[in-house]
Amino acid sequence: MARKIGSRYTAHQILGRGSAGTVWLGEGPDGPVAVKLLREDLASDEELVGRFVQERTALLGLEHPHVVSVRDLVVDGNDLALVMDLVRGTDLRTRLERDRRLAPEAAVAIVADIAEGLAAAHAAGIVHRDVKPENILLDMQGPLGPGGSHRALLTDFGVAKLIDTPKRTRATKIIGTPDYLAPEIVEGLPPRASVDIYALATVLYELLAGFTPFGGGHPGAVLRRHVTESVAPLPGITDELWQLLVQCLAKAPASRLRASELAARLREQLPTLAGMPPLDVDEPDPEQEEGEGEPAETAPSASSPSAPSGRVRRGSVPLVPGAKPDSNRDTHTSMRVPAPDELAGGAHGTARVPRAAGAPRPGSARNRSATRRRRITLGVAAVALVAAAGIGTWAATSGDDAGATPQDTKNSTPASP
Ligand SMILES: Nc1ncnc2c1ncn2[C@@H]1O[C@H](COP(=O)(O)OP(=O)(O)OP(=O)(O)O)[C@@H](O)[C@H]1O
Repeated sequence: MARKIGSRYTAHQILGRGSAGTVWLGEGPDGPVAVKLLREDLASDEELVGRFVQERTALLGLEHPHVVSVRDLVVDGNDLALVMDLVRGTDLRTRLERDRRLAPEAAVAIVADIAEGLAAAHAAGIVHRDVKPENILLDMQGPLGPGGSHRALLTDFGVAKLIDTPKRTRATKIIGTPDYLAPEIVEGLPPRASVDIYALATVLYELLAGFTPFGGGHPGAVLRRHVTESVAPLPGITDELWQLLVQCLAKAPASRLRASELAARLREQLPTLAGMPPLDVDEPDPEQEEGEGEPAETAPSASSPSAPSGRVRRGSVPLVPGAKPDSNRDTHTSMRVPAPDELAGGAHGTARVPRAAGAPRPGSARNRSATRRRRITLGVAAVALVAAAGIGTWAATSGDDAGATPQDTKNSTPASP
């Protein structure tokens, strides 16, 4: 069913849904486009509409082969829409769901593309703030790159910033997707270009391993791991690639590479990765996730859509507090910034450690009695830690923030030099 959007565009069919709205395949004066129609409650928010118009220049100005360009912004009655270049292909999350993990050469080529897109954005003073596989599109109509990879483009620039209005969030709240959040954001610092590097390195790890380095379990546990845990080694990865990952996942933002340098270093490594099969690592033991923090089911009602298998997926709540997600994908969270003592307490040793393929699971007969012993110790320790860290107070917020101290943490923070 076709619908008009403004006077210049017609939306024909739904391409997909995210937490902020629905993306349509549309037609404009210059040909096919993708139209992201923001949700009605966002479109009726006067302050957000004001920012939408204010951001026009920055959003429309970014042109790069690895960035999905925003062509137009439409404010028309109840409609608030971003008109974007149409990418004929799929998003990286869908690809990961199909293949679980990618061969290192293809993974590195995709991430190098996105690093180049980020370099252009950062040079223009724009921080993306929500780099994750859902926001990386693969152009399946263009020529193939290294390892048979498709050209990758970063999308959703500016959306996190539009949503992150003083009324909806405040300095003590975090907007983002837990698995990809840099530690400095968890600690309440303003987002700079280096948060995108951290998120992109997390994506690279996920493409190689099939899971993120600090994800799993309750969102509060994920946030604490970002701050306190070091990344667990990936068996089978080259030393050079591992060094790059470690550097870009550094807790100190200043230690991370800049986007242009990351892109160049990744491209340098492509020849040595040619022909290498996907890594043969097993996912960390799910018992480990279940046993820590609070189960994701206990998060507020708007959170944690269930995976088809019935297993609760990575903790996530909608981008907009108080709203139900439009889709069942992992999206964003809005959480209170934890206090330093909460961050210090209890996260050590909860990082999910990948096992080399074939290594015994912690629950195998060989390990069972040791595990049982450890579990008793951990059980006692966990009770103490939960009490000390006040994990219960970490619950994701879903309430109205009206009356909060207005403080704008923009996502177009000038990129740090
Ligand atoms: N420019 C585009 N061209 C083609 N398809 C697109 C384009 N932008 C988005 N899509 C598709 O639309 C779907 C929804 O995208 P959207 O950005 O709304 O959600 P998301 O990024 O998955 O989630 P969220 O917005 O909650 O982070 C995605 O599956 C994506 O594949």
